[in-house]
Amino acid sequence: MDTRHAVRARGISKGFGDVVALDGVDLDVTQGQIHGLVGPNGAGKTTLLGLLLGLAVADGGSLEILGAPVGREFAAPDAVAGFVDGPGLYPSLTARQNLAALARLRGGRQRTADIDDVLDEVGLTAVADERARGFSLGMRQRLGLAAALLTRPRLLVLDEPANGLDPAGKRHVHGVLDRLAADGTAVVVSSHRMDDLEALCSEVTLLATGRVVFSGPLGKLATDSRALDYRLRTSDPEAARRLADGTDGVRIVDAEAAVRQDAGLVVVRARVPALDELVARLVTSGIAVRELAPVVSPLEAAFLELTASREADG
Ligand SMILES: Nc1ncnc2c1ncn2[C@@H]1O[C@H](COP(=O)(O)OP(=O)(O)OP(=O)(O)O)[C@@H](O)[C@H]1O
Repeated sequence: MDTRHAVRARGISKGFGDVVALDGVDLDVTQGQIHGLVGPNGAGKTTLLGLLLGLAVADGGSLEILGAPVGREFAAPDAVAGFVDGPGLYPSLTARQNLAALARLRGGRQRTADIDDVLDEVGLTAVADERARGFSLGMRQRLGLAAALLTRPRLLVLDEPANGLDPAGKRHVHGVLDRLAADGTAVVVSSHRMDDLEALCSEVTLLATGRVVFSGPLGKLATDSRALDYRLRTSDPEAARRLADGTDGVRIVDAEAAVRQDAGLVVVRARVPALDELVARLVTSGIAVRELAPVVSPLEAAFLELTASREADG
């Protein structure tokens, strides 16, 4: 029995009539890892998360969850919790009553965390006795997370958990997920927001039209990606422009800079080694580098590139 992996999927396929939602998907998620699932609309993310939660069964392939093979008779193991398509809540019950009802539904089958503790953990203590009907989307997401935490899961599966959260709420939820992972819980989370996944995940899987186009550490994705556009702000933009122009592998992207209407900014397109060379030359010439950052994040660039090439192939 594989105890290191919370999820081990091989060649998973799933169709709905003529639609192939998942086509030969492999996924590895180890204990204590926060794994991001990203892809365009209709890529198959929700379908895959649904399989992990036991809401459906795969048509083909093999799936192991927490070391146990999942068969056609899948019922979510007690140690798996989460939600897809938004958390299921009772609108007429308060936050506290929702959690109490869930705990009762699960009966004596599971260890149950304390309701007050999980409300506190997701930051809902102040509204614990208000009805869920009046909750904002962000508050409902937090309550859904509290419901999942109630079961003390070893695998937590969340579809777009940051939906509707304001920046403080998002930081709070990220903190909760970080703590869970540090305690050994595996978390699989989907998002359309690359910046969220970059802040949260150590590994990501990119899906496009039901297939995995990348899976692995974020760092590898950035290294694998092509030349990126970088914003470069220095103490001498004209000299920086001349040096960039004369550095092999570096191209000035005028159109991008023009859009920004910022004379102090140079936008260059380069791979990392050429960019390193440019920075060394700037410094040697006594030009201070005040800002150097990718125009879009490496993850977003890779996402756009990989999903675009997949669409072109298809
Ligand atoms: N119950 C269903 N019946 C029919 N088709 C479905 C069903 N569930 C999903 N699909 C189809 O399977 C494909 C994958 O859908 P899925 O919801 O998994 O994608 P997604 O990556 O989660 O998309 P989004 O980012 O829009 O939520 C889509 O073409 C979708 O229309």
